[in-house]
Amino acid sequence: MKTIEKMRGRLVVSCQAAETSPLNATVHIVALARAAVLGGAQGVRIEGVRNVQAVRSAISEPIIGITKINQAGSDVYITPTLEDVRSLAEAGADVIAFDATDRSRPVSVEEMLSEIRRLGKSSMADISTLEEAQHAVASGADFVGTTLSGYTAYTTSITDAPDFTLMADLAKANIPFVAEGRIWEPAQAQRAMALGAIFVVVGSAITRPDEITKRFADAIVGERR
Ligand SMILES: CC(=O)N[C@H](C=O)[C@@H](O)[C@H](O)[C@H](O)COP(=O)(O)O
Repeated sequence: MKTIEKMRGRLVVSCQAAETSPLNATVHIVALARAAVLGGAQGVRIEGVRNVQAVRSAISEPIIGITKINQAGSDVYITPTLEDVRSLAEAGADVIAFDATDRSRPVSVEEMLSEIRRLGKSSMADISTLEEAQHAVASGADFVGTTLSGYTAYTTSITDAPDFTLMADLAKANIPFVAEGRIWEPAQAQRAMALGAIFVVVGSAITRPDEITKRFADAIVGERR
């Protein structure tokens, strides 16, 4: 079965830790991935070559691999280079996700996609607008993710909720898309699926305990004011 079919209609959990997080160690990322699978996730999104390698030996569900590397002179940081693509493929990622936004970039979207294809992997183009999605799919991306909506200079007005408008636009344009970014409630995941998402990726709301804690702590402190 093709990787995308294994994840269709299911939940994928992004298991990542910020650099300053106490969970920022491969052993914790593997534990998060295993816990996600126990809970019913049908795939995981993992950052870093070493983490992908370790998670590959721990679970058999599909892995969406990325790197996060700041590049001089470019805002593109999710899997920015061909070298990242090759290392993730070698580490065992099934899908390689990369920044496909229309920003100044070290490697063109076309080159990234042809390398992912050459390595026999599926491609997920992380985009922030409909135009970026159209360009990625026309260039051969298997599917796009709404991952970067709200995170490019030209989409900063979208801040605290999933970008359902973008999802609806992608569906209308017949672009195969995955819903990712700021999904905190099961009802939001259901709404994304109803809008036509292939699958839904949830990160922080499941795997970032500091952010989850903050939500409750802030709610209680706010209540006392
Ligand atoms: C913008 C960016 O760098 N997004 C990253 C992409 O891998 C991750 O930091 C997010 O946690 C992930 O997209 C899941 O989203 P959320 O944590 O909101 O459920």
